[in-house]
Amino acid sequence: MQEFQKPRAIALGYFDGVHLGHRALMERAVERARQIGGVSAVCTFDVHPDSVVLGRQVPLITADAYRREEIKKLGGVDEVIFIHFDEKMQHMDWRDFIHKVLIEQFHAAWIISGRNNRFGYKGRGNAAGMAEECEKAGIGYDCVDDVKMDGIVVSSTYIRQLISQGDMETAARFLGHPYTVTGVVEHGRKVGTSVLGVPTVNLRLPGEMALPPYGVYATRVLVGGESHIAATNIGVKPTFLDSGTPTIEPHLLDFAGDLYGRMIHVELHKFLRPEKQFASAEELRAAIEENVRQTRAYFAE
Ligand SMILES: Cc1cc2nc3c(=O)[nH]c(=O)nc-3n(C[C@H](O)[C@H](O)[C@H](O)COP(=O)(O)O)c2cc1C
Ligand SMILES: Nc1ncnc2c1ncn2[C@@H]1O[C@H](COP(=O)(O)OP(=O)(O)OP(=O)(O)O)[C@@H](O)[C@H]1O
Repeated sequence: MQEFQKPRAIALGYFDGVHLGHRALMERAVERARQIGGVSAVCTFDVHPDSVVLGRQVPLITADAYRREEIKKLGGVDEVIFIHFDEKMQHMDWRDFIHKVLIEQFHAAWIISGRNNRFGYKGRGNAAGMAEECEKAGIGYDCVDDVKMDGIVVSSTYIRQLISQGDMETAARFLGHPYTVTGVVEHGRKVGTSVLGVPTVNLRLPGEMALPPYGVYATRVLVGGESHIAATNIGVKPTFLDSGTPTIEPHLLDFAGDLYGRMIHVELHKFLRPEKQFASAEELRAAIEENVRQTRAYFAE
């Protein structure tokens, strides 16, 4: 049988950030796929439905460019199916979504969703409706119980709030992994090395991302299988003329080398202080030295 025609165990939802609740669904999809001798998959949308339905941009925990990679890596599923979410999809009846899209088009033999999952026109499809339709169609369905942390249901919305407050430690507990910015290293203005004596790598922040407050963070930078601790600034660098667009700029400790053009992952572990306009380069340099000490102390614990 060709791979595409194999039966699929499909987990349903948007999966922004790939948090602990999402992982419970995907683990179930992997287990069901093994039982039915099929393929495990996540079925999601290319744009967040709220941005079309409510007409407002949802700040994302995972940047668009890395969603497939992150869902596969953290969820362990074989495939990630992206369906285009437009007005036509918005108006699709929930039963049509199950039968025409999931079953006919993607050969769903088992569907997995959470208790709070809503789908189809006006979100009329829910877990109870899904169970009924799947039974009629002779396919399996699992409604996964809410995964909670500290008595709170884990959700992308709640984690976005934690990120916007700079509470990276709690965000990491709810996510099951640190909040991470991924990107390709670009050229900065070279002030870091020439004026400050503090070499940094510059990454642009994807416009769609849910950003933590501007400031300095204790971070870990992953590059080509290696991991380096780093003191990282997020912001517009007001001391040397506000750059207008925010960047993320790690200063890797105990590393000398050229990372231009390389893809790196910056894990934000702890907020250290807000970004500030300093009166001189010397004052900024002293503050950075203190942040370097704090970063070493944080990871030494
Ligand atoms: C740990 C750290 C903390 C920083 N804190 C600030 C800050 O509070 N205010 C600021 O204007 N720039 C801050 N910066 C950014 C520096 O100003 C920046 O590295 C310098 O402008 C070089 O930018 P360039 O790479 O574009 O040349 C910080 C950089 C690092 C690595
Ligand atoms: N804490 C959780 N426990 C179990 N299942 C969950 C949990 N959170 C979400 N799910 C399920 O995971 C799938 C994907 O979730 P989705 O990303 O759509 O929701 P979410 O994380 O609650 O995000 P939002 O906060 O935007 O509603 C859905 O089927 C949803 O019901």
